[in-house]
Amino acid sequence: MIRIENMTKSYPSKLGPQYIFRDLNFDFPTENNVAILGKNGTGKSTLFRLLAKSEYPDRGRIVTNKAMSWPVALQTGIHPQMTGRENTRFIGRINNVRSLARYEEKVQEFAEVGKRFDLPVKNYSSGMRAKLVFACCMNIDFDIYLIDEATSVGDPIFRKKARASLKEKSEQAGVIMVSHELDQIREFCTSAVVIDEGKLTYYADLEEGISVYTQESK
Ligand SMILES: Nc1ncnc2c1ncn2[C@@H]1O[C@H](COP(=O)(O)OP(=O)(O)OP(=O)(O)O)[C@@H](O)[C@H]1O
Repeated sequence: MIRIENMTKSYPSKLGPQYIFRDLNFDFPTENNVAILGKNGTGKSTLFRLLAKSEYPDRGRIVTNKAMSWPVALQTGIHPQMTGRENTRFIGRINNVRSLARYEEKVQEFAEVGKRFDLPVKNYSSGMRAKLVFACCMNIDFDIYLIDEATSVGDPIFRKKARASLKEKSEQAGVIMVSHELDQIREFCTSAVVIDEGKLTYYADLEEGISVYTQESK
């Protein structure tokens, strides 16, 4: 269950508060893999941050009994002065990973950073950093993975591996995905939530949601 109750979220701007959601009530579907669709700037990434509790609403709340990943595309939580290993251990600890040594091993292998795992992350390329974050997330068992354009991470070989890993996860866990790439949405999702002018609408049929979204985008 993910229930959004009376949620208002705004950002300050020179023109005054910019409201992304106002008194929003919505039962977010969790029974299948859901795409979040909407035009640029409608609040998809904001909704992700709210779901992951990396940001809070101005008013109202999100009630859930699901363990949700952080939004995977975001490299928040990665500390540039710390090594890949130290970052991994830190992420593992705050997410209550039981065997940290095994977790470190799996992340090092998956992220393909080799010996650089013991170098500060500031020495990594942006692709390497993104791979590390993806690897950290995929090696933790969450109920729901929040995927924000994340399978576009890294080079084509890594991308293939990332997609395969996410596909495997999505067979036991839920995926909530934001992507403008409809092929990717179709590969992972079976339903959609369309955001338009602060309103969320659920479409149990993904193609119906895509059709509404593509009409709105015209
Ligand atoms: N930290 C912030 N401070 C101020 N305004 C913000 C902040 N984050 C987002 N916004 C504004 O909130 C609105 C929604 O942004 P958000 O990134 O959630 O949209 P989006 O639907 O994910 O867009 P896109 O498809 O372009 O990625 C935009 O108008 C954006 O400028």
